[in-house]
Amino acid sequence: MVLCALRQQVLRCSSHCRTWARLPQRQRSGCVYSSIHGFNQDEIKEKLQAFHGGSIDLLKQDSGIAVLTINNPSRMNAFSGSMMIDLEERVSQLENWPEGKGLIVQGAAETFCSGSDLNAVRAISNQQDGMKMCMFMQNALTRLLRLPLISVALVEGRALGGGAELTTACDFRLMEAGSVIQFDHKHMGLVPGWGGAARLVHLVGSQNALKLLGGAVKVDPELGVNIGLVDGVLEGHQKTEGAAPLLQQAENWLSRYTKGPAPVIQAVKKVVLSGRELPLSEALRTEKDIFGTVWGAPANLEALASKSKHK
Ligand SMILES: CC[C@@H](C(=O)O)C(=O)SCCNC(=O)CCNC(=O)[C@H](O)C(C)(C)COP(=O)(O)OP(=O)(O)OC[C@H]1O[C@@H](n2cnc3c(N)ncnc32)[C@H](O)[C@@H]1OP(=O)(O)O
Repeated sequence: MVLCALRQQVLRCSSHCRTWARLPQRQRSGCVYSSIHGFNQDEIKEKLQAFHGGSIDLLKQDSGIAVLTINNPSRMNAFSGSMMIDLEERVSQLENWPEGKGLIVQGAAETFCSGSDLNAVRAISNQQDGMKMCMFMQNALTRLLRLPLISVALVEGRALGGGAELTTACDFRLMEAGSVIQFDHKHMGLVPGWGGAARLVHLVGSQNALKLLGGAVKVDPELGVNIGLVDGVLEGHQKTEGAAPLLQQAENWLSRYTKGPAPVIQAVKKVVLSGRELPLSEALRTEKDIFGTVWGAPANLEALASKSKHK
């Protein structure tokens, strides 16, 4: 049943979007937790709403690349409760963006994100609320990773705790020279709970994941690239004369993968997503279905017509 739901989630494409959007949120979202797991999203949202401050800002650009900014500079972009809710809403907006191709996730004011707002964490440090927050954030970050957009975390400054977990909910990670990713949960007497450990194991293997979590290792760009966590290193624009602004560098980096019509780029992400998440037979069937959405579609017909050499 779970696989079937995921297959449906992967299959979503612009032509299905309107029908899909009419379905209740939890049915259409590809969430990990729903009412059958005893999870009541509205209940935890009400609690989280009490811890306000900061925002998650979304800018959808004509290029088809959106920028999602974690914005709470006075707390090093830590996630307040209302920002967790914001995040879920922004993800919903991105799920319903037929023209979308790529996404850059960045922090405001030259740092990425220092995890949960410790003031909110203190207030919901009881077992029940902690579990609900954990399920809420796993749902939101799983949906972020499953967006039909090619996503990049742009790490400037520090990505700590939940901030490090957030980087793993993107397809790629770019680090500015001098920046750090640190799964420092151990120092808080915790382990990742936003899905960051599971995703980290997929990205770097269990040996490296154990070292990073067990040692709360400060991952610099060089180490990140060596273990396969990081896909590119950007020049620090303040330290390197003539370097382009970081966001510009990230957009340039991403644009090589987002060049082309949105339905094709979204299909690329979907076939990779199904290969990444589904068992082989299921992934093959899903790939066939996704292939069916691009075969004979306008971009395909246009390419066939323009490639006169092959006539
Ligand atoms: C479930 C929780 C888990 C998860 O989500 O998976 C977590 O995320 S746990 C949180 C993990 N994060 C941390 O442990 C980071 C805690 N913060 C720090 O260690 C330091 O603040 C810093 C991020 C290393 C920065 O140090 P420094 O450069 O010395 O600046 P300050 O310490 O003065 O910070 C500036 C300002 O920001 C506030 N701040 C920073 N992080 C948080 C945070 N996570 N929550 C709330 N507030 C945060 C810090 O308190 C300072 O504010 P003022 O004291 O008002 O100046």
